[in-house]
Amino acid sequence: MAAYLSGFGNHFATEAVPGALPVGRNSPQQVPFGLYAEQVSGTAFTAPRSDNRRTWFYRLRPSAQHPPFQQMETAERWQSAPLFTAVTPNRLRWSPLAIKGEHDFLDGMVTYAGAGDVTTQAGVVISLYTATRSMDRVLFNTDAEMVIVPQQGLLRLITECGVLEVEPLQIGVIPRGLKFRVEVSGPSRGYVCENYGAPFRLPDLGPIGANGLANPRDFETPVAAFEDVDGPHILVQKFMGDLWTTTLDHSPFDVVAWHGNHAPYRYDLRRFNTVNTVSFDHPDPSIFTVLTSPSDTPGTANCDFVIFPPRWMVAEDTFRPPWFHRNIMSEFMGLIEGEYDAKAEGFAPGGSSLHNCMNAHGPDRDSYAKAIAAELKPHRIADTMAFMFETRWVLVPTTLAATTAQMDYDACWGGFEKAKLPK
Ligand SMILES: O=C(O)Cc1cc(O)ccc1O
Ligand SMILES: [Fe+2]
Repeated sequence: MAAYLSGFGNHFATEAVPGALPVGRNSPQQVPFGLYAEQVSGTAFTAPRSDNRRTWFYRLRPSAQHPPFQQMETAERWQSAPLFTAVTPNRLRWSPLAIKGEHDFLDGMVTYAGAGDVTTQAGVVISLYTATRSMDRVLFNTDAEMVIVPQQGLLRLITECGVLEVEPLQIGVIPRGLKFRVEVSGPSRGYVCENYGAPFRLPDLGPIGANGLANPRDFETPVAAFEDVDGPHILVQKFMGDLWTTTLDHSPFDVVAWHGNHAPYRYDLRRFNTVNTVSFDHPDPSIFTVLTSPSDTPGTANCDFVIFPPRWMVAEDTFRPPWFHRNIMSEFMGLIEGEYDAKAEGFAPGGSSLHNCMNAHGPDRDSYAKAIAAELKPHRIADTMAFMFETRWVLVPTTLAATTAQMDYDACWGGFEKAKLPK
């Protein structure tokens, strides 16, 4: 059983062996038990204190003790930004990915869309994964923080900081550069956002006040846990979009104690404290922001992670589902379970959609017809969890995504009756 420390972005301190964590200093002349002290900086040394992220590891061997990395064959399915495929203004939607053949999480990554540039640390890449077996190798991503959103199957994320179990309706976040291995317990599937920009943080709450949306204490970070295992271990690094590999003679999960705030965490989306109108109108979906990765422009995110959780709909004299809209921000959506209130059909759990910058979308014809005819009594939207990665950058679909999109998605917005003006 994994054990956790609670709180978002806390300065945690944890040791798997009593006395392993140095007290009162980071790098004493002699670390307890001959452990090696190593700092991992997730932000620049000089980042403002409120943004600064770093962790001190105390490990059996220094990470620096490794042979050179060799470039692996290019990952054709797991891609990086910039993508040099054709960008399209057209709305795209995908049916769920079939979980086919024996493969691990790394081989099961399939990129759908990306934006920005891995070399300049701005942008996002959105992939889906499937996996049928646990990884017997270890991965770290130099390029990105990774938000993992399981849709089917419990994941056990073995990380340098400890063990994180993440099931559908929870998310797991692996900070940039931290080593991890994904274990599965059956056929598994989900979504991954690689965030090249500033680490995800909780959004400001403004007039909402000190509580609400995702509350800090519901974020969970693993306690220190380590493997003392000698023998060959394959380490894979994603670096500037390419995969590189080397073989260690020991497990890299050898951190006996650590302290800091550059650490993995999980969050249970069912704990989201949903805030919405109790009068009229459908507020902007920013009220559903779980996490945000700000860009250098205030209020204009490199990426927001937004959910559409179960909730009561009570708005009076209001078209309750998402309205028709055109948005400068680009929207990539997924569905973990249930139905999404803007799409009566065609958007299945495990499926995805992309509505790019300024391109019109909103309720499909059937959802629209139902919503304008509905009796507006309090109604609970239940057993559903859709989500959106919303970004200021235009998302470029990969060739694979462009060629596997549903045919004729546009038809769901066809045939709206023309409004009738008075004669
Ligand atoms: O396009 C979507 O379905 C996502 C969305 C939901 C909503 O309630 C308002 C705006 C929006 O982009
Ligand atoms: Fe939208």
